[in-house]
Amino acid sequence: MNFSRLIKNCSIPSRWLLANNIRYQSSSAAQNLIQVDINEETGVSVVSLNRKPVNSLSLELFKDFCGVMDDLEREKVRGMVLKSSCDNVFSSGLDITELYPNPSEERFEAFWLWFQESWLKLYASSFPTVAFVNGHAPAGGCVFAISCEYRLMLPYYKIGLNEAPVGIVATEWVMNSLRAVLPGKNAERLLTSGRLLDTQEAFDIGLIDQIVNNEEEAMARSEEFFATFDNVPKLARALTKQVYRKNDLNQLIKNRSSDAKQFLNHILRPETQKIIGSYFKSLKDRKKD
Ligand SMILES: CCCCCC/C=C\CC(=O)SCCNC(=O)CCNC(=O)[C@H](O)C(C)(C)COP(=O)(O)OP(=O)(O)OC[C@H]1O[C@@H](n2cnc3c(N)ncnc32)[C@H](O)[C@@H]1OP(=O)(O)O
Repeated sequence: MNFSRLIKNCSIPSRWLLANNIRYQSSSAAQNLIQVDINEETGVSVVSLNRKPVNSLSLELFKDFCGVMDDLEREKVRGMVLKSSCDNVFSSGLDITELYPNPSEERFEAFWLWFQESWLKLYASSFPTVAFVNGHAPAGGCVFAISCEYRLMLPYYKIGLNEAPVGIVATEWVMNSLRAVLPGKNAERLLTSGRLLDTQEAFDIGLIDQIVNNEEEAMARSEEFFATFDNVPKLARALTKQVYRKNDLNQLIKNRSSDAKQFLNHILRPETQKIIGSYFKSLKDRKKD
């Protein structure tokens, strides 16, 4: 597999302001995996993940997400609220069927590079980002949430990075995003235990910023967050964010191919396949009980 060619097809950001050089062509127009609603009055865009039933993150969803992020950069939106349009689930994380059973190298590498690209675009976006965690957010769902600048969450859901119990080792850029939100020892404990926290626990340790009771409240709190930047020149704000996040971004940008190769090797190990396989089976069996 030619990694450099694949990476070229994704964009490689050459500056801190990511070049918007992925030409956005919805890979899944018929499915409408991402819904975007821009409020002309406030300039705020609400982006809803819409891959039923649980927003598991597939290659097609990542591609569409990158296209949407490019559009929002071009539109120069005032802010983005990321939420889910699935009942009770913000996102169930990576689509396990992309990881198991034994994915083809070609598909997996494309999947991983578009996951990286989605993270780069979200983590380095020039506009302010809020995650409205309106449902469970395990694993990759939590990665999306912690890559935003501010997190609001509805009560009684779960959030966290449960990769370790699923037999997956979270990659360094995921760990760095968590470390940027939580003080070191809490981040390490959350990662090594893979424990999912309920909304109140997540608030208590600072993983989320506010608990909200409904969407209306979430939109009002988001507006307050965006308003804190109203008197700050947009470019200065964007560059400050991107320089502040530079080390985390650079760590991935310099290692995209090796990160993908490493994860592929890990995923294809028979032991890893076995653990993911029994985890996936237990997810399916839960329903039968
Ligand atoms: C080295 C690099 C690693 C870097 C970091 C990697 C980052 C992330 C890794 C991951 O994201 S791995 C994925 C981990 N995800 C999970 O552990 C979540 C699993 N899902 C759940 O716990 C629950 O589904 C839920 C999210 C709490 C929702 O529960 P609910 O009861 O509402 O729905 P279910 O009945 O469980 O699910 C409906 C349907 O969807 C299937 N499904 C659920 N999650 C996934 C998934 N992630 N991928 C694929 N399919 C999923 C589930 O099996 C059900 O299917 P059916 O039984 O209806 O066929």
